[in-house]
Amino acid sequence: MEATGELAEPGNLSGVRHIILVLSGKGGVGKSTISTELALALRHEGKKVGILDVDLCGPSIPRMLQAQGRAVHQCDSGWVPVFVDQEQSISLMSVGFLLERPDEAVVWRGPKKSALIKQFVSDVAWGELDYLVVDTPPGTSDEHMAAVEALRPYRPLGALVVTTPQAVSVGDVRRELTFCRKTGLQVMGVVENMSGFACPHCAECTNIFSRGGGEELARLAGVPFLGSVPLDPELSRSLEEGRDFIQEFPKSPAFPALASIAREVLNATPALLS
Ligand SMILES: Nc1ncnc2c1ncn2[C@@H]1O[C@H](COP(=O)(O)OP(=O)(O)OP(=O)(O)O)[C@@H](O)[C@H]1O
Ligand code: SF4
Repeated sequence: MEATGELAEPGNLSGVRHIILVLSGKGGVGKSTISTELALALRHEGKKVGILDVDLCGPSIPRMLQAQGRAVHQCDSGWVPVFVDQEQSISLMSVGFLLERPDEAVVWRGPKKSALIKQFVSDVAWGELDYLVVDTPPGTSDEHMAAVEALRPYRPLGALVVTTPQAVSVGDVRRELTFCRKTGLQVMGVVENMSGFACPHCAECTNIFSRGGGEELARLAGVPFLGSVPLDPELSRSLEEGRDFIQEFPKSPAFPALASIAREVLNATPALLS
């Protein structure tokens, strides 16, 4: 799949200014966490944000934003996404809203997954958004291809690549960067997650795994390094409980890194994705 320069009529994406895919080569490194906290931090900066969860086999964002069990409705222009806050500044679309039970497994073949992702792009009434953050499954699967093929005709696409510090994850991310290059995604930067354990008692950070893999990878790939987010029990708890970490835990060890990543994204988007 090669990138073409022509942009299509935006349709339901006409009010969406920037689109950023959150990718990683490996599972469980914190893509959904970074997607969720990026959305919350951008909202904190006064932006309207949509989240499109294309992790069809493991949709965790509804739980992280305490939106489990909510329903999507139809309107004249398509599905109305779920608003996760009263101000309607974060909207979310996920396969999780279409399942009868939250723990129901999605056992679908590639074509059916691709069809749903295309529908998520063309049939969701996103409205006016500063950012659409797209949370993806690990690796470079059918879902990635479908999301990129469906979104790319409308807007230049940015990518945030998430890794943990260990070399094995870094190797997988290198493949992810190649995917970005081949599909015309503009890599906005690499985020190193689970980068040491931040003790909630003394704020000492212990490097459980090796450290610096993400930064080294970014340097070798010639892309920006956006920061290291430590393992933070308060972040993990707030994700479990569907709380707004950015609003409620500004003194937590992971807060400065997450806020700084959002600022980097805000600074980089006008030049990259306009
Ligand atoms: N910096 C962090 N501090 C504490 N807990 C974290 C951190 N990052 C992620 N977690 C926790 O690690 C688990 C995995 O994170 P997450 O679901 O975001 O990973 P993922 O890459 O999206 O996973 P998947 O491959 O299943 O899509 C979650 O329970 C999350 O709460
Ligand atoms: S990092 Fe400090 S406070 Fe935390 S468990 Fe270790 S010694 Fe105790």
